[in-house]
Amino acid sequence: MFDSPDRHLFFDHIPVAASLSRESDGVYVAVNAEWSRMTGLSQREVVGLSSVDIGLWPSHTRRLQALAVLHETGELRGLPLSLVRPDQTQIRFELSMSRFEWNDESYLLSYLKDVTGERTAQIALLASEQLLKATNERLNQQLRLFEAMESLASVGYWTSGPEPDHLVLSKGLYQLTGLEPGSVQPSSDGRSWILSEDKPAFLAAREALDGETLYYRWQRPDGRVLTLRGRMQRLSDNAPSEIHFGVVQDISRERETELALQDRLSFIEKITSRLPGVVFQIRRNADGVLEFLFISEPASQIYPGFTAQAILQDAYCTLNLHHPDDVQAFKLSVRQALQSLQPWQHEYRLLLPNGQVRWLLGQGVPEQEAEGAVVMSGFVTDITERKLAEEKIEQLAFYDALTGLPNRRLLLDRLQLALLSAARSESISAVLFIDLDNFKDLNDTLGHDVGDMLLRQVAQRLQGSVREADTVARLGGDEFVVVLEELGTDVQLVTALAEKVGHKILLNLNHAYELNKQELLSTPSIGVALLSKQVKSVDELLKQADLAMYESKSAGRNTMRFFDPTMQALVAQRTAIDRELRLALKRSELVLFYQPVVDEQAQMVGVEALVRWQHPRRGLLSPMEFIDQAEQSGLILPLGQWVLRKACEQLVQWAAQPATAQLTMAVNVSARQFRHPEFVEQVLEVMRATGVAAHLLKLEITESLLVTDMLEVIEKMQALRTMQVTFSLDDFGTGYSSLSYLKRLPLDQLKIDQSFVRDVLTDSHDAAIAQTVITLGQSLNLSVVAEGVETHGQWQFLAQRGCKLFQGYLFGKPVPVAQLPLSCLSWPLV
Ligand SMILES: Nc1nc2c(ncn2[C@@H]2O[C@@H]3COP(=O)(O)O[C@H]4[C@@H](O)[C@H](n5cnc6c(=O)[nH]c(N)nc65)O[C@@H]4COP(=O)(O)O[C@H]3[C@H]2O)c(=O)[nH]1
Repeated sequence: MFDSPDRHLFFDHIPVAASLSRESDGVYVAVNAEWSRMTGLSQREVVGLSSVDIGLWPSHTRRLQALAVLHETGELRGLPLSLVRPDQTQIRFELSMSRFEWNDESYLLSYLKDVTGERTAQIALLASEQLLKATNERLNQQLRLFEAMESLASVGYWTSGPEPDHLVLSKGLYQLTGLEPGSVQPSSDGRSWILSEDKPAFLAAREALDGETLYYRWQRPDGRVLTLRGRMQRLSDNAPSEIHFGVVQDISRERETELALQDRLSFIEKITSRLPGVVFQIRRNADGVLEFLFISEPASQIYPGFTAQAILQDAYCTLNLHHPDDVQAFKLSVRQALQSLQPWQHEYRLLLPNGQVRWLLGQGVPEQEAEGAVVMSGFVTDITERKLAEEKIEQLAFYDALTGLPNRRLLLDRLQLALLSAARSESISAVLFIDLDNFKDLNDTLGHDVGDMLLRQVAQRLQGSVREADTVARLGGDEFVVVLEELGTDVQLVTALAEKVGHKILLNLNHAYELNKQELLSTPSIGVALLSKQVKSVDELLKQADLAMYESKSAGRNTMRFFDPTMQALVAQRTAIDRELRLALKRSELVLFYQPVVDEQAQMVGVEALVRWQHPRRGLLSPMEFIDQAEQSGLILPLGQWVLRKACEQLVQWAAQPATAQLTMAVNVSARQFRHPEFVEQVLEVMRATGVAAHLLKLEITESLLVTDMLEVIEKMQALRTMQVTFSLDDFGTGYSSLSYLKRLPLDQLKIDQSFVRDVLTDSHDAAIAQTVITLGQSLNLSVVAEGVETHGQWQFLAQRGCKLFQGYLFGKPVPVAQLPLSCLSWPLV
């Protein structure tokens, strides 16, 4: 087809990019120079390749579609395509194509028009249009977002400049100020809405434009007053084109909340400052450090010397005030509450610099906070007064007011605990029951004040005699109990230890007491019982100690006895005596014996009536075996009455015989009997009933009677004395004999106690006492009887010293009336 060189030349030189290819497969037959320049592919490179091979078509299909159009319309024009050249640049072109047949072969003649520049410009324009649109949309979106944010955050802004008449307010600013959108012009004065008080500050800030925060109030057209927070500054330093910019935020609600909070806080502060204590809020941070978030004033009412401010600065500063013994427990309680999130309640003490101790009660409720912190809110109150009252109540309830020692109640509690502990272990404790000898007499004679003084001193001495851990208690009256706890497990060892302490107590209580500037002696009787698991109850234990104490009394007082089971037998015996004595009175088992009383010539001048008990099983019992018991049980009253009647009847019988008509009869009257309100009446009644000659009746009273209510005693004695009954003072010298009362008593006779007579020849003391009694009797004009005279020596000694009457085995033992030497009354008995 290009055989002709002219044609070829023509094809090659036309200024249009042309190519010739087979329609069937698209293989190039020829391309011209312009085509090669445009595509970058030479004739040589493309010959044998198809238009699809060189990338002119995106695909075969696309080429076939184009050919279909060509067939249909007969031509194809301006089909936009692109091609990547070997130098990787892309060209865009428009393809026009025509078709022709030659030698039974169909060929395509194609022209390429380079539209790369045009297309690129078009695309760029399109892209920039799209970008602009997108940017616009984004801006609009952001504006909408910004406006929404403005509205949500109640903020707005304004700008002014650079043109003098330029002023823009944001939609948000219009909204929050309540002004009509767009209504504010540079000429309009928006500041007129600012409250006049706040205007100067606003104007100053507007002038300064320094970006500082400014607060002012704004009255909206609807009348609502807003609190605004604003900041204004320059956007550019370039003066001619200066733009001013301001942001405004409506903080009315914030301010209202703040004011409400402030109101509430000041309310809380007002309330808490009047509370009797401090309210606090403390936080333990995750690192374990404590800090006060709040503490009410005046903090010094709880922590003297500290202000709330000081405590807020250093949460630990008040710890120095805590009592050293309580610090650890305090810290532990706080730590535990914060860890367990359980309510805190703790009582602790402060030790103030002046030595004063204050009790505080702390209470709080801990709550977990974020990030491991715990906040505890609570209050601390001063409970010193309550504590003192509690202590006082406890003191009153459990301590003896006089001595300050534990009282019976506390003692019983402690013994109960000791008993429980003994039941669980082998350990043995000792209980010492201490009773003061003759305390009652001393109390009655010297007065209760002195008695109280003695009890206080005894309490002190008892405490000084034992270890601090031991209990010294006052049971009441003159009874004390010492508990020596857990002395050991070996009975013998424990007994030895208790004995040692008992002796120490005896020794300490035996020293003279200085009472009201007088020196006085008092002695104790001590009973000891052991507290071991064998003991069943506190009651039993105290009974045992009490019994042992009575044994000490019976053994002559001022001594100590340990409880042993035989004592219980004795008690049983005493109870039996009581019961039997009652019967004995009814069954007339009592008999009277009489012991002669003689003069200097040993001639019988009278007798002393001494009671005996003809016991059906035990034989004749001495009064020593039942008089004490009768005294205690009160049976002494009917017994004494019986003795008196019998003795009077005897006197009446003797009165009928001239030989015996002058005999006197001494009758023992016990203290309890004498004190009986009816005593005088009872004696008179017996006298009336028997018709006895009263002057022959001599009532023997003991010294112990005289220490109580002297006036009553004197009255009774005088009443009987007017009836000519006489009185003898028995056992003179053994008790609290005092010359002053001796002078006041209507006595007739003194009896020298047999304890002085016994050793009168060997003991100079006893001799001196006997002598003194005789002399005293002489000077007071009283007869003196020496009792218990057993030897001639005693008789002579006493007679030589002026004693005129005697009684004792030397002259005759107590015997039944039938055995009295009445037939030879005028003869000396020895
Ligand atoms: N060792 C010794 N003892 C002598 C001698 N002479 C007399 N006695 C005893 O000494 C006691 C003297 O009686 P008391 O001091 O009134 O002491 C009496 C008296 O306090 C009391 N008592 C006896 N009968 C009665 C009574 O009817 N009523 C009251 N309330 N007490 C009585 O019992 C106490 C003891 O009476 P008794 O056993 O009869 O003991 C009597 C008598 O037997 C002596 O030479 N040597």
